[in-house]
Amino acid sequence: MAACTSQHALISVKPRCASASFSSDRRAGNVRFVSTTSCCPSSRKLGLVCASNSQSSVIEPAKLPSSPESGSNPKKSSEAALILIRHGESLWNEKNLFTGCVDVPLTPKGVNEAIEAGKRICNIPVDVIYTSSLIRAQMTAMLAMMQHRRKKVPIIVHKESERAHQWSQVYSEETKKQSIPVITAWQLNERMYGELQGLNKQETADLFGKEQVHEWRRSYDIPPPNGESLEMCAERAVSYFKEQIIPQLVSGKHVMIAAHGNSLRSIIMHLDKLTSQEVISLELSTGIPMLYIFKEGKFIRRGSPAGPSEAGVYAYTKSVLKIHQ
Ligand SMILES: O=C(O)[C@H](O)COP(=O)(O)O
Repeated sequence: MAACTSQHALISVKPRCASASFSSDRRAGNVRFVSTTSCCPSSRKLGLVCASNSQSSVIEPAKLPSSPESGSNPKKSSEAALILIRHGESLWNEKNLFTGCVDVPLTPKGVNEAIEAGKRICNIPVDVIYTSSLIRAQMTAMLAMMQHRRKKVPIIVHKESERAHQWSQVYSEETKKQSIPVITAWQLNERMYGELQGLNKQETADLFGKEQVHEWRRSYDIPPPNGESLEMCAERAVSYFKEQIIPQLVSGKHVMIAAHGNSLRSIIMHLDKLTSQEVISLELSTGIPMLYIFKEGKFIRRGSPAGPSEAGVYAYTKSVLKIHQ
């Protein structure tokens, strides 16, 4: 897939208003968030500009307004982009082991997934990044941001002690402008899988039965032995999202969250108001970014951004567009 280049950034097309695969999946009772390519009818109301789509007729390159950096006062955006991304494949995903809060790194495939994800979001503005405290999510965020067109430097914020905070200070305003704070939070960690951590998923199903393991993995309120249920995971992850991340979006900051299959399932359940029944079939693929637009206190799901040269649709509202260079 080509690197991120501006000519792919935005091409205005007649919004193709296919129903989002997510909603059709919901009808089919199969809520699967893999790569939703939709530019729904509300796009027109929101003034969305949809990116290139192989099936849509390209009308003309969108006129990108001058960027804030070009001297114009950056107008505080009334909308903000929220990108959610599950970490790339980890070494224990590859071995099909329950991972939970065990801190394992990415595989080479997971590294590539993070890089490809970065190309898909390379034109979407990011002002602050949140990750869990686990290395697989942090690696994913850093690798993805290496592909970003703005080339700002993601810097992990250290506040674990006064000394850590003091010793990691940056003393140049210009340098700060060229960096993006990365905030790590244990509340965004993967659900703690209790006594399943380190066990092989297939062997566990053979031992306890497929249905029991599916119930532990995907139900809302049934925890694995001495582990967290999705509900318990949501109590920390969604609370953190509401208390720490939503205020950033309200202030117009564009946010990326790099986290885990279940901590993100709990957040998406909140954003999309999924029932405890619907969330059972919500699965997140590794390394697939998902875009929401936060506007007037509401979250508009925009699906998975297409890569710079990939068929598919991603959409910006006009004011998010203004952030673009
Ligand atoms: O923690 C793990 O094992 C994986 O990251 C997610 O596991 P799951 O797909 O069984 O929820």
